[in-house]
Amino acid sequence: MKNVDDLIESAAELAARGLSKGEIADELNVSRETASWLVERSDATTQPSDRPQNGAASPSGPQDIHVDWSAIGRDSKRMGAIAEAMADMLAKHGEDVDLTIGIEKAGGPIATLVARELETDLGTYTPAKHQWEEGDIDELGGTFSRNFAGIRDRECYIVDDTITSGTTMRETIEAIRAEGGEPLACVVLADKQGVEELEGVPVYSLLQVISVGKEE
Ligand SMILES: O=P(O)(O)OC[C@H]1O[C@H](OP(=O)(O)OP(=O)(O)O)[C@H](O)[C@@H]1O
Repeated sequence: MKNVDDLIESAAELAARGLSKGEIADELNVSRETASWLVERSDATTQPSDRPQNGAASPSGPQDIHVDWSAIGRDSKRMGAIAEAMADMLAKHGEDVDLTIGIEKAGGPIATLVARELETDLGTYTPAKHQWEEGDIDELGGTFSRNFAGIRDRECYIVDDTITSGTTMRETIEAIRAEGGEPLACVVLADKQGVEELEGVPVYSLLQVISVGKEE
């Protein structure tokens, strides 16, 4: 996936398959605001001349970045190298931790490799948004898989691929605390918020997205 035209086309295809805007946002790894904009744009661009000409979002579009890390994700050796770098950031944090929690879905495979590097137990958290039927997201919470390690009042690290709004990471921190655990640090491949901490927990990222454009 190379530019905004590809994203608009993908959003149109997903919408045609009946996916909600929330599901399209999840599929394309963009915010819900961006997913809405992409779908609206695909409806509006029946005339080719309406399309952005250079692959850049028009000024009226949302300020968002699509992070395509599939060149890493499709190769276990590259994933291992990236996980080693992420584990190194956590190790430099300097805490002695024996539990790593991955956020499903994309955070799971990364956390597996990070946990292996750090020689910790591995747990996974599935956020509330993956439990939902449209409309009842507020009623359903996230879950920790029983197939992996439990929190058992332990300190832990959290691993995911991206932070977009920070909602998923915040939810995971709160869910771990509700189970009696305490997250000591989070690590992601790409942090689109450029935050230093969330809910009092330090956030580390290999890539931090910093907007340098003019304020609208
Ligand atoms: O900061 P936020 O706005 O909450 O967004 C970040 C989350 O969105 C993505 O999950 P997504 O459900 O899109 O994909 P995944 O299930 O493949 O991980 C990503 O993996 C993060 O978990």
